[in-house]
This record gives sequence, structure tokens and C-alpha cells, in this order.
Amino acid sequence: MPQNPAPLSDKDIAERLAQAPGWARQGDEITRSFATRYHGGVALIVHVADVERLIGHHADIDLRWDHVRFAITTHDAGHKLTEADFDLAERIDAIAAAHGAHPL
Ligand SMILES: C[C@H](O)[C@H](O)[C@H]1CNC2=NC(N)=NC(=O)C2=N1
Repeated sequence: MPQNPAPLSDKDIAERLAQAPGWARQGDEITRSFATRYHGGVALIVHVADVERLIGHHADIDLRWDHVRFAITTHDAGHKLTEADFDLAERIDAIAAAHGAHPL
């Protein structure tokens, strides 16, 4: 995680969101929820956490019995959106798909 990464402009964010279908901008974070079965979100979160540790970037995660919600922003950029957020979003999409977690 580069220190003091550059915040993206609104234009950049719109362009990156167009490449990240399913993710929504909410203020200075991007969010997405996935339906899970039988509390399967726990295994999904463990897998996501392993990848987050590797890349040094972490989402806020809300675990419910039937879905998991991810919210990502870059603390080191003053809680603004950066490339790292969209990179993590892409990785979460792949992990969720591997776990059979369907986008909400
Ligand atoms: C030193 C450490 O890698 C940095 O503080 C990382 C940790 N994980 C992070 N996660 C998120 N979401 N934003 C950050 O700016 C961030 N910075």
C-alpha cells in the first residue's frame, strides 16, 4: 500500500465504477453485498481477509446470517477513493464467485 496514495477524481471514479459492475459509490467509499447460504459468509470473509493481508488493504465488512456487505475506502488518502479500493473490489468479486456468493 503506497503511503499517501492519490485520491481519484470524480471522473476517474465514474470510469472505474463502470468497470466494476455491482459496486456502488456511497460518498467516499464503494460498497457491494453478496447473498450467502447457511452463514457461508464466515468462510468468505476468512478468504478475503487472507488476500487483504497480502495486499495491505482492508474493507469494512458487515456479516449477517444471509449476506455480507463490503465497504472500501482508502484511510491513507484521508478516507478518499483510490486505485487500491477498486483493486480490492475486483479481488472480492473473484473470491465471492469462488464461494458461490451471489451479488445482491
Ligand atoms: C501500513 C498499512 O499497510 C496501511 O495503513 C494500510 C492498511 N490497510 C488499509 N486499508 C484501507 N482500506 N485503507 C488504507 O489506507 C489502508 N492502509
